[in-house]
Amino acid sequence: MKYNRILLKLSGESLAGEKRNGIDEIRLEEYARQIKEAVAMGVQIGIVIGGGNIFRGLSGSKKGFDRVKGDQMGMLATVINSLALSSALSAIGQKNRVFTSIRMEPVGELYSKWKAIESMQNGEVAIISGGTGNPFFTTDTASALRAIEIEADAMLKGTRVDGVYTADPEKDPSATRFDTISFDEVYNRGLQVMDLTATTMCKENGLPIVVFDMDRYGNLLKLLSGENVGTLVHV
Ligand SMILES: Nc1ncnc2c1ncn2[C@@H]1O[C@H](COP(=O)(O)OP(=O)(O)OP(=O)(O)O)[C@@H](O)[C@H]1O
Ligand SMILES: O=c1ccn([C@@H]2O[C@H](COP(=O)(O)O)[C@@H](O)[C@H]2O)c(=O)[nH]1
Repeated sequence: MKYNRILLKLSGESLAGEKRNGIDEIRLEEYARQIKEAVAMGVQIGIVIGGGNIFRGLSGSKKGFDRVKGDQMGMLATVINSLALSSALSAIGQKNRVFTSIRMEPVGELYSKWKAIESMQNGEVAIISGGTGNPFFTTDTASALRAIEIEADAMLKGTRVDGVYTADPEKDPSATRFDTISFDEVYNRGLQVMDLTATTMCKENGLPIVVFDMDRYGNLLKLLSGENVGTLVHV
């Protein structure tokens, strides 16, 4: 197995499937099944989910919302997605625990590194919701932060593109994909597959990132089995 412990970042937008907003039950179940299979392989999994399918503070502020309140709405959106994933995992018999970065029992348990590690060691999926708990950040940064805290071997960024490209592949059809790329090259080329705060945290803490297409069923297991899936971003 390639990694013993991972932090899997799931895209909120991808969770909406074809709907573009809200939660697509089929996509949710596909994610849950892949995660259960990965746990069965013996991988310890922490998860951070985005909230872009429900609300983003920056888009809200362009429509007149206060930025801090908008970001708080966005963080709550990640809690909603996390509860949905928790429910889908429980429905297929996968033990899991929802942690929140902001105190809100009984919705979830207040996050701490040690509780999350203990949960993973007990075979539970640790779903870490609520972003960093602070406005002006993203769930990519929350993923980097939590991955480093829980001492993950890698951060796997599951998204709707199959890796890092020379340009945004959704805008530039001539863009080509990297198998591997260094953090320095990501900066030098100005690639925007993750925000710079997240990228910098990973680089400074020697945490590799794999960007891969989580919406293609089976990719997570392939990646964990050592197959060449996605793009490895390395120090
Ligand atoms: N150089 C690049 N290589 C690959 N993807 C890129 C690149 N530049 C921009 N992107 C875009 O980044 C997107 C992936 O980012 P991400 O998964 O964070 O989406 P998101 O919508 O921010 O997720 P969330 O809903 O969780 O906030 C891709 O859909 C792709 O269009
Ligand atoms: O640490 C954080 C994480 C997220 N937010 C807010 O939540 C939304 C949704 O997260 P995405 O990463 O965009 O999916 C984000 O736009 C922020 O508004 C935050 O404030 N702090």
